[in-house]
Amino acid sequence: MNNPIPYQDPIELVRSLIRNVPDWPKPGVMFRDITPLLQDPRAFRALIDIFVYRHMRHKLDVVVGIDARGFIFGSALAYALGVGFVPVRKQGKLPYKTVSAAYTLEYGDAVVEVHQDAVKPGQRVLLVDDLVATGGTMLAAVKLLQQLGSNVVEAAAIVDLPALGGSSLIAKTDTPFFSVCTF
Ligand SMILES: O=P(O)(O)OC[C@H]1O[C@H](OP(=O)(O)OP(=O)(O)O)[C@H](O)[C@@H]1O
Ligand SMILES: Nc1ncnc2[nH]cnc12
Repeated sequence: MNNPIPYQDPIELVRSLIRNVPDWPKPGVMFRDITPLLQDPRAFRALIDIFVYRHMRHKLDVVVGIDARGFIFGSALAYALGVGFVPVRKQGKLPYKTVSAAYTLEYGDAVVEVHQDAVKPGQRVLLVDDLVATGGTMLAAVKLLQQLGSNVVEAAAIVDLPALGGSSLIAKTDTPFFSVCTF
């Protein structure tokens, strides 16, 4: 049959729209830039749909996104799944009582925080960020959510950089890890 519209694998479409920027923000870092993906409405929707089909039967209570790029994907996903959204923020940004965790990432050190009442004990949480490199950021966020008693059903990223070891570290914990693509 003649099909004039070529099929494009959604994962390949997403992967093809991650831009490589060498030596940013520091020499030696290959920065994986997600902004071209956000500019492409078909790819952005395809990406959110990957997560919706993956999690629509998992009875999630909340999506948690990590400051700042995790907010973009996490809030779109929370809307699509019909659940609430919680931000894990960099230190000093949240106005109410917080719990915090310090960590190291590929190009520096930081502290993340979440409001003490942001998730409730036993709530089923999907944790989302754009990328996992060393895993420092994602593991710090998991620690905070578990400290508040929630059940992190999955820690998910759009991009995994396995050579930097983060996904292997997360795989050694009890928290399942998922990424859409690797570089
Ligand atoms: O696995 P890791 O080595 O911890 O690195 C991954 C983290 O680094 C980036 O965030 P960044 O702190 O640059 O913040 P941004 O989203 O505000 O740009 C990225 O969005 C992840 O959160
Ligand atoms: N190589 C990288 N590209 C984009 N974000 C990052 N966060 C940590 N390492 C990164």
